[in-house]
Amino acid sequence: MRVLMVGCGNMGFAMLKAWIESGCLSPDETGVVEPSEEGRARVAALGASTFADPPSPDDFGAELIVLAVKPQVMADIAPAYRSATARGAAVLSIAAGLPIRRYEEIYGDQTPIIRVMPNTPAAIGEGMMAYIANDAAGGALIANVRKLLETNGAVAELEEESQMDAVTAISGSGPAYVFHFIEALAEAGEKLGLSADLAALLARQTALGAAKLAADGETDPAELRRQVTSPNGTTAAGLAMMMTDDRLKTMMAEVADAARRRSIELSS
Ligand SMILES: NC(=O)c1ccc[n+]([C@@H]2O[C@H](COP(=O)([O-])OP(=O)(O)OC[C@H]3O[C@@H](n4cnc5c(N)ncnc54)[C@H](O)[C@@H]3O)[C@@H](O)[C@H]2O)c1
Ligand code: PRO
Repeated sequence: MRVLMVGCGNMGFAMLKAWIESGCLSPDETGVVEPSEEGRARVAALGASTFADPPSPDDFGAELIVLAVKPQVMADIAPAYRSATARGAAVLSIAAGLPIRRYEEIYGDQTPIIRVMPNTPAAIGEGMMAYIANDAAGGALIANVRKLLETNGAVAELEEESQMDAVTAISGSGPAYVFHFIEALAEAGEKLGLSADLAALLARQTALGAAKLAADGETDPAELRRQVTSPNGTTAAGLAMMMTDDRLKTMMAEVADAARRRSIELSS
């Protein structure tokens, strides 16, 4: 499948890197439109073709256009690829907020369109990729796109597009919450007198180890938490600060709701 990615910043590059490095996508069949010279240089290092401006369909012949620009500029940028979709190219969008109907307004509802919400651990094959397709997207296209997404991590098909705002709030934005937790844990270590380097190492490794223990889903996170918590011990003392009156749960619900509301705002 000849893939043309439009915009290759933080998220687009994270996905593309795994597609190419896994061998799922050949650099020969990959093109990237990216105005930033630095952005083009790192794509060129993967062996893919780069363009500062949209190539004509004759020049590239894309079968899949991957829209990976910011949602706020999508309406200005996406129409330049109408000639490619008119020749049969499908569209995969990773933009937050924008519903499939927005792309159908640009390309027509006969154009196969898939909307995916990725996250940045996609770069190392540990992403969460949740997608939904329009009626025009056939089984063969979806199977090919899933093969690409599987190189980025776990893949889930949504039942309805309305789930996408909540998915964005949880897994799309979620890595940032976890990174901030790691920052906060490290800063707490420094406040307790540890060096910055040691505190950062403890925080990073603890997050990694805990995530790996929780990853297979076989043991409930609540049970994993109980295994750390001796009655009347240190963890119980610490957790009381998080759990009394559901302090952390209340905050996480507010965090997720703010992100979901912003996703809804971006769609209008
Ligand atoms: N960063 C994330 O964690 C994340 C997660 C899920 C979804 N997304 C979605 O991914 C999309 C990209 O986000 P990002 O974080 O990678 O942003 P980014 O700013 O890092 O990347 C956007 C890229 O688009 C390029 N660009 C600007 N104008 C262009 C044009 N006319 N043609 C082609 N490229 C152009 C920019 O140079 C930039 O490299 C957004 O729609 C966002 O909602 C991001
Ligand atoms: N990053 C994008 C944003 O912050 C979408 C999810 C993660 O809007």
